[in-house]
Amino acid sequence: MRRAWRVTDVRAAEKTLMATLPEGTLMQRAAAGLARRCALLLEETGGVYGARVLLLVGSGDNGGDTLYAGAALARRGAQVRALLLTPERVHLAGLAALRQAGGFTTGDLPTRADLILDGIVGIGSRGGLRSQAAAIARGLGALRGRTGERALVVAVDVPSGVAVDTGDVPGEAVTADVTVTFGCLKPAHVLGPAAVRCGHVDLVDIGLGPVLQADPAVRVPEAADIAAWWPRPGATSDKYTRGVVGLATGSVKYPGAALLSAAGALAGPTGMVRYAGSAHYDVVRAHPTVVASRKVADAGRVQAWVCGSGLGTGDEARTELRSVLATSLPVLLDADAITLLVGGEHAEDLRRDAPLVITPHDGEFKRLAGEAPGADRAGAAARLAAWTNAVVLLKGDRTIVATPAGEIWANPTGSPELATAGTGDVLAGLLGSLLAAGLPAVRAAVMAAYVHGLAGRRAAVDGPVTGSDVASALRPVLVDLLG
Ligand SMILES: NC(=O)C1=CN([C@@H]2O[C@H](COP(=O)(O)OP(=O)(O)OC[C@H]3O[C@@H](n4cnc5c(N)ncnc54)[C@H](OP(=O)(O)O)[C@@H]3O)[C@@H](O)[C@H]2O)[C@@H](O)CC1
Ligand SMILES: Nc1ncnc2c1ncn2[C@@H]1O[C@H](COP(=O)(O)OP(=O)(O)O)[C@@H](O)[C@H]1O
Repeated sequence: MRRAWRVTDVRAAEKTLMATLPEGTLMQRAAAGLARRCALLLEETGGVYGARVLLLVGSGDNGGDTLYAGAALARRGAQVRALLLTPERVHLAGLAALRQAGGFTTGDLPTRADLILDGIVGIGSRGGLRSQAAAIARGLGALRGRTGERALVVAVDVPSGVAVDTGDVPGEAVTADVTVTFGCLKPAHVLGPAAVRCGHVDLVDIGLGPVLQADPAVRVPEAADIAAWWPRPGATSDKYTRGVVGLATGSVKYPGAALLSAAGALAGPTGMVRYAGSAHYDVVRAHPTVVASRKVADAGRVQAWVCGSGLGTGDEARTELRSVLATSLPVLLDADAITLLVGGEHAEDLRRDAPLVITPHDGEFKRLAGEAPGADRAGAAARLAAWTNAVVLLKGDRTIVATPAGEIWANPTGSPELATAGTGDVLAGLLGSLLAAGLPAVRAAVMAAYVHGLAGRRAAVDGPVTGSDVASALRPVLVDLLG
């Protein structure tokens, strides 16, 4: 698992650490790590000696890191130029070091560079980039290096222009090939559109770890976590002990949602999938191992319910929603079931002790919460989780999972190709299977999003993706993941 911390917590840790070290030590550590990473990148494209390096230098310590790293590269023979955004407010010691090493300053954006270091602004940024910085960020794509390729962009700590704590990109921002960050990850490295701007994220250890006291703001699962958490059958397992997932999904109007949620559930770890709904003939024809009935009340024993995908929003759907919420089992509500919650008619039904997971996309989120997730998607998901006392899985690129207690996970897998009808139904089925297998709701949500995202990527290799392709890709993905 990787973890990311908010700016205030990073600053507090920095302060604690600085109290024990000679002044400037952390900046020297950061700059040395940054210069090493940059040298490695340059070695891949013709070496450090003679390489053209452009430093974009803002007025804070982010600019200071950049100047010191530029000095180190200049000492190794790179031609280093620093574009100072505010020459009257520059890190003076950093600038002196650069000059002493043979680097220069420049007033304009040049046309050629092999490597650009973006030190305009780091974790001290406020709001969107100001106009001069924004114009520079816009112009970077035009710079060419010695191979004729676009200049490589290394963001120092974070790409300038991103909102560090939320992952929002409120305006113009730098798009980096590599982001070299210091001490720990920040939310922008793993959340929202900012994460996409970071490119490959490289963490330089500056000794912050032991003094980072606060809880991380965001957690990111890794393949090893999913593999370790995934339930596997043992010698004494049977289909019931592995868990039975119930699906109250689909309808005569939307039989596809039933089929896709069943396909997702069948790839999960449970020993049996039961279906309850009006698409029961279609489900059994497509998936003969599913045990089907017409109503939730007739379904037989299950250990968790998935309700809503393609269910419709009429009276019959309401009855089925009430039936699943009346159980003492974990319940996942998706799509139409989320819409049915709007207006508060089911407020009493939601007062339950058993785990509840809701999986809105942005439209469903807005319907339920009364406003769109907005710039702080993780915060919005956490607020909805607290309000509904449910684990909220907010879909999208970098799907977020939030708990009522405010724990946030960001999913690192996925593909824009997943933005197609039916993929959410597959996710609901898979997540339901994990719930029925006995996993805690937050873990089930994190695992399902991760595997579903990998399946989306895998399916996209063969061209445009359908929900069925994602379902079919779940098994090969699990084979790779679980060994
Ligand atoms: N924490 C750590 O452990 C360590 C931190 N280290 C490094 O320090 C960095 C943080 O440095 P920092 O605090 O000096 O802030 P920083 O990011 O340079 O920005 C402040 C300057 O930017 C300006 N500015 C603000 N918003 C802007 C905008 N939208 N558009 C344009 N400009 C904007 C703002 O101007 P002002 O508002 O004052 O006019 C101010 O002058 C951190 O990211 C890391 O690189 C490492 O050296 C070692 C360990
Ligand atoms: N731009 C995107 N990039 C990556 N994944 C996305 C993007 N847009 C949507 N997704 C993913 O695609 C799935 C769509 O789910 P949903 O909107 O419920 O579809 P449906 O209801 O048609 O099944 C979700 O898992 C979501 O995270």
